[in-house]
Amino acid sequence: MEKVSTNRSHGGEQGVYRHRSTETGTEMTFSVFVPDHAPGTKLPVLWYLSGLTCTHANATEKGEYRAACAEHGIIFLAPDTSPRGADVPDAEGWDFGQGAGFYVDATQAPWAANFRMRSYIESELPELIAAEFPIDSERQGITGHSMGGHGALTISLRNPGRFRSTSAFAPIVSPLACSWGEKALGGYLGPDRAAWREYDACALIENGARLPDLLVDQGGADGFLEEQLKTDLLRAACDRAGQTATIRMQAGYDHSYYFISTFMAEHVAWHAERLTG
Ligand SMILES: N[C@@H](CCC(=O)N[C@@H](CSC=O)C(=O)NCC(=O)O)C(=O)O
Repeated sequence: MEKVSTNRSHGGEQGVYRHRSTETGTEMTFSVFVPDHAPGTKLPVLWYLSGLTCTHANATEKGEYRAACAEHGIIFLAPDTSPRGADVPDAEGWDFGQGAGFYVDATQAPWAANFRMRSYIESELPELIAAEFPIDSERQGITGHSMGGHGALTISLRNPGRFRSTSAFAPIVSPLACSWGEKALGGYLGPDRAAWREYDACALIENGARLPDLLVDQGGADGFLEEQLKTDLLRAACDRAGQTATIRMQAGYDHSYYFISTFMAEHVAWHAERLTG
């Protein structure tokens, strides 16, 4: 693992790191904020999965999580959203290909060789960060935005007991039911929609997966709400399944990091209640 940069911030160290991924076959970059802590102490970690078009940098520069993470003693990890590079397949448009990995393991050519973001996030990166940072792997939380909210929900639902806390900002709640999801899952996984269900939070809940509880914030003025995000589908799936969830519609907020950063400290505090008790 190579250190790209470190900066002192909010009583901790904000770092950016690069490593060679065996899953994606590419260099991958991620950021980690480590609050000051006593020598030998291990801290809980909050994973933040980003949305379409993002790298690690969007949340790192605009997420405004550091003060809250320093206050609560939580490490904040922001991975990239896909493999990248001249040798990696890409597509026209910003909602598929590089920057749009959708947290799946692709099965279709030409994507299958590199687009293994599910295994990267579920297996490879956890091992790397546990070896390199003072992380207590028994105390992990996960959150994310939009495509990354979809990633946070589905990864947590598929890995019961792994994350003590799960939240999301404006998540895509059902890729089966929106054009972003149909394009991405169709492209990465092929036309058999049954194979998509393990990447659909509503379908996973319908099939019996559960979380201890869940916090979701959604902007009421988000231009993607009606066509892509469809928060009501998650509310209905949780109601039908008896899944405890706090799903808040925040009037006037859009899809941007102005929205995310407004509620970031509340999400960090919510995770801290479940990770540091
Ligand atoms: N590039 C598009 C806008 C794309 C966009 O809004 N991306 C969101 C995530 S959308 C779902 O996953 C995002 O987080 N963008 C990065 C940011 O820093 O805001 C366009 O130009 O319209």
